Amino acid sequence: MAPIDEDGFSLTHLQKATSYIKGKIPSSPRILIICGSGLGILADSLQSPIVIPYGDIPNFPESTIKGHSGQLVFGTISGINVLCMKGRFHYYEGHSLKKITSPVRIAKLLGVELLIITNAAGGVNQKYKVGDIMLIKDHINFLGFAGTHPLRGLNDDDFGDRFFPVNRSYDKNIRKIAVEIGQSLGIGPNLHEGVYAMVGGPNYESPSEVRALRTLNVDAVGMSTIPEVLVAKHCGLKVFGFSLITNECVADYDSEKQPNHEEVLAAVNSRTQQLKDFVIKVIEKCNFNVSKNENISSDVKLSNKT
Ligand SMILES: O=P(O)(O)O[C@H]1O[C@H](CO)[C@@H](O)[C@H]1O
Ligand code: HPA
Repeated sequence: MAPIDEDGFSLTHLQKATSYIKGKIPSSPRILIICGSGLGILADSLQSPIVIPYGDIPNFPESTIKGHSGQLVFGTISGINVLCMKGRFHYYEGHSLKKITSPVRIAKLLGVELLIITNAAGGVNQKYKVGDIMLIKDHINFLGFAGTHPLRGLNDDDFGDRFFPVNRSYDKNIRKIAVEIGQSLGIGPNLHEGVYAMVGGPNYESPSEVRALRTLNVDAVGMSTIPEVLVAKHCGLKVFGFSLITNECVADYDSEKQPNHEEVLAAVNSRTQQLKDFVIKVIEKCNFNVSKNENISSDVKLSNKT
């Protein structure tokens, strides 16, 4: 029995987009970077960029949120082939979780081995300040508690097993490298390792929700990221993720502060160069064997499947 393909998540459905992208790039990407709100500036670090508008890619979703430009950019960082999503998709936009995470499966089909996922997030941990970076060490998937999951439905064995672990989802070795790089860039005091929680949005959290998150040892909260990570783990990608803390979550019932997207984007803009330097150096230190930048093959198959 074929998996339900209502949202274009099966190998057959993704082949159109994968083949289209293969026709536009010279060789296989090794890393996929998913850029959070305002973080599309990370794509500016790519050498010899090839820009593919999302609207040109068959069956690819479109970005509808300010700070998400809707372009797939292929290029290199230190000779390593990188694919960068300038713009991601969110459940609150109305996309299904399968649609939101389909680019991760397409990246797998293109030969990607590592997902670097980023987001703008609210600081729940009171020690965190606006502009800090939080390396994600684990997550709480509130949507998943209610069974809202990109892999709900028949499992597609072409990509991964029905049941799979998500402990140690966020690569410890890369986090160690990132901590060292943060220190070398002088951002050590503003670099943390913590727990990211995803809520559905599009509203920001109530004071009571922030207080509840604190009781669960959540350090930062956002409205994205975890669905993509789950699909990446399911199909065997390594994952490294970080949040830029763009606002302090409001836990005071009488506070005049009102979180808003403009302050989120402004906080990202204030860290542009530092974030680009950070990501470039993490990739440089990941020791990808550049000689393994394979030429793109025309067929669409999974490397771990004969
Ligand atoms: O998670 P990213 O895409 O960075 O975006 C974050 O910023 C927006 C809220 O300002 C929400 O979409 C939240 O998820
Ligand atoms: N809450 C949820 N998502 C967010 C926040 C927040 O405070 N800031 C940026 N994205």
